[in-house]
Amino acid sequence: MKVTVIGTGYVGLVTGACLAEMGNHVVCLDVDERKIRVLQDGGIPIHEPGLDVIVQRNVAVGRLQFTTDVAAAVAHGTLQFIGVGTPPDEDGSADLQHVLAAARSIGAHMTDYKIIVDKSTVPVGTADRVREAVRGELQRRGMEVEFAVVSNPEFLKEGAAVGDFMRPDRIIVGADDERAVLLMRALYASFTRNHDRLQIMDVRSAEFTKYAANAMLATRISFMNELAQLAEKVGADIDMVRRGIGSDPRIGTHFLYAGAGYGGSCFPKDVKALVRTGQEHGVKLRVLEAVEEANEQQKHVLGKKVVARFGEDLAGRTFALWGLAFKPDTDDMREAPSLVVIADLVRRGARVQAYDPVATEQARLALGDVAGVSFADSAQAALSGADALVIVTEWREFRSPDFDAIRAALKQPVVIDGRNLFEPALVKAHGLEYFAIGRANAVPLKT
Ligand SMILES: NC(=O)c1ccc[n+]([C@@H]2O[C@H](COP(=O)([O-])OP(=O)(O)OC[C@H]3O[C@@H](n4cnc5c(N)ncnc54)[C@H](O)[C@@H]3O)[C@@H](O)[C@H]2O)c1
Ligand SMILES: O=c1ccn([C@@H]2O[C@H](COP(=O)(O)OP(=O)(O)O[C@H]3O[C@H](CO)[C@@H](O)[C@H](O)[C@H]3O)[C@@H](O)[C@H]2O)c(=O)[nH]1
Repeated sequence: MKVTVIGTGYVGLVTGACLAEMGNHVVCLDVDERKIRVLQDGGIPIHEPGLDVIVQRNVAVGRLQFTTDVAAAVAHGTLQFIGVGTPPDEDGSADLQHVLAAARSIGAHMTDYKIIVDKSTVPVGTADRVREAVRGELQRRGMEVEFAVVSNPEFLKEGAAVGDFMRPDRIIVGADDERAVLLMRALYASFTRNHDRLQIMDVRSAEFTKYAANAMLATRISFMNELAQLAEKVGADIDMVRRGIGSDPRIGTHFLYAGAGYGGSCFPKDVKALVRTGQEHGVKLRVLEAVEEANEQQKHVLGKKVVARFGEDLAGRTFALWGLAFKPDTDDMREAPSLVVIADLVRRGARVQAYDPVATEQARLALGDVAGVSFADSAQAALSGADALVIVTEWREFRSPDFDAIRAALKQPVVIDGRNLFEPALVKAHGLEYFAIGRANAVPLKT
């Protein structure tokens, strides 16, 4: 099939590459000339495991192309995927300016039947606005061309995006147009065994499903983070509790890890946007408001633990910080908890020596010229001359460290772990003080 993907970010590039991998002919369009140049030159502008191989393979055989030429891109695909960003507006609602601009681009250039597929995460009712935007452009040109607007939200996780796209738990298609449903079924047949993972529903339910999924996952995390605080007070270990409750299939084992708060480009903005949608319709989403508030607090927990151990005034102190990206296996710094931890430490006069396997460049951009932050080339180098180690992101290379080397490098034998990576007894056996999240058998936070 001929497919155009508008927006070549984490979602657009993965969508384009994976659809090409299945034999479709894909043109990816972006307004960011630098990004397109990198892709045309054989590079990948983001860190996403396994994506480079697929992109290169499909470019080589001519099934995947990159362009900034809107007219050529729109002319190419019968299916026009919109995968542009929907960042939060000032009031928390999703900013649809890029989605509507993409819709207008399609309307301004289309000359034959198109299925316009909203893959971006967009509030309920957006498909109607996309339809109006396309229609407006067609009217302006004095043209009548048939088209359908379909909702097909994306559920991939960064760091595992290729696997998630190629082997999806489900594909949601919201459509009220027979011809569009037929083509969407055909497009996704190769990704879903016997169609059992393809769910066709009405457009509004599909749009809502995406927010409901992220809101549910974020709720689990904030719930566990709040219980973690209580576990420290009552002398329990949240990791034991996690295992205990996760074995009940009604609860399940995934997304129950207490930590330094959830970040990324999706949970924070999507929870806010759903709360906002509720407000617009007079429905107060109390649970989600609390989820959001709990997460804002949680991002300060590591800073609080540092203060509890070293005091309010951190002038003259240096902290090694392992992990900058909002999660492992990505270079994405959007809403990363590390940004809050760093701000909490430098505000009190501390210096931070940070190390991340891939996100250093993005972190530099996200932090701007914050004084007191330097970047190390390795986890061990970040420890040199530091008072203590703070772990924010659970990259695999941090999971089994040389504890003796950590102890030797640090001025004080203190590890503050925001991801509960280690057995407390093991860390303590190496002569280190160990502070973790919700684990009373690690040294508890004094109040
Ligand atoms: N990142 C994820 O893991 C993820 C997963 C599922 C859904 N989503 C949703 O998918 C959407 C895209 O997210 P992302 O992380 O890929 O964003 P991104 O910021 O990485 O990429 C968006 C791209 O769209 C381009 N763009 C903006 N306006 C354009 C226009 N008018 N024409 C062409 N290109 C344009 C930008 O230059 C950018 O390259 C969002 O709605 C997001 O909520 C993201
Ligand atoms: O038990 C857990 C699981 C995750 N997190 C944190 O939650 C955030 C989000 O993690 P994850 O969901 O793995 O990454 P994303 O790439 O943001 O993916 C989410 O957001 C995407 C964009 O909407 C959706 O497509 C995915 O299904 C959804 O998982 C990260 O900061 C994680 O550290 C926890 O604190 N505890």
